Amino acid sequence: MKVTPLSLPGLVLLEPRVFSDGRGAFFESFNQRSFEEATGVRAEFVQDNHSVSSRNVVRGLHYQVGDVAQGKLVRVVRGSAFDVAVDLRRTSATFGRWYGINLSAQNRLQMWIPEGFAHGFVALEETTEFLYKTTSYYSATSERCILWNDPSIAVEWPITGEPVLSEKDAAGRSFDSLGNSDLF
Ligand SMILES: Cc1cn([C@H]2C[C@H](O)[C@@H](COP(=O)(O)OP(=O)(O)O[C@H]3O[C@H](C)C(=O)[C@H](O)[C@H]3O)O2)c(=O)[nH]c1=O
Repeated sequence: MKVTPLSLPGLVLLEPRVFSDGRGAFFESFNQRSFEEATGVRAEFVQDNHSVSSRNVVRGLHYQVGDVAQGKLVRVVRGSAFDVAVDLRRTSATFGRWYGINLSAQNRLQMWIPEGFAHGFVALEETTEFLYKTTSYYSATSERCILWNDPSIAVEWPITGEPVLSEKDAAGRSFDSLGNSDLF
């Protein structure tokens, strides 16, 4: 597995080793020991999530606070998505900064997003299937949502026109409105 630390401390890009032959291809999509050796993180994943999105759907920017904050290991298994993580760690030198990368069924890239980040993506193709592992269970009461196009974060989303949003996401909070209990 190829491991690349990214510009926001803690974010890591993982590229699995792919074994191709006349039948097609095989790769280990997750290996706890390889993950820990690669990231130096002893993450215990408790939930696998799978979402399916039409082109131009934006999901996010979401995160959970408190003791159910979630680390996420994300990948795309059909289509492609521009995936975004936002640093919400108040003492971080990159607090409020975002990082984005294209994840696709074709590039097989995965991103490790530790607790302390908001996460979202835009589907770039019809029927984009997005899979991710989380280190805490879903908790609707602990979930927070920052508006996808918050002007203070200013994510440069690779989309033209208005995205398809859930009601919840359309009503996302502003970054500037977040209080200490919403941050890390
Ligand atoms: C996240 C989640 C949702 N749900 C239920 C709650 C709703 O009735 C329904 C759809 O949830 P939501 O609209 O929050 O789904 P997404 O917009 O894909 O949310 C996710 O989008 C961004 C990209 C993330 O990183 C988060 O993991 C997650 O918030 O599934 C569950 O039952 N379990 C879960 O873990």
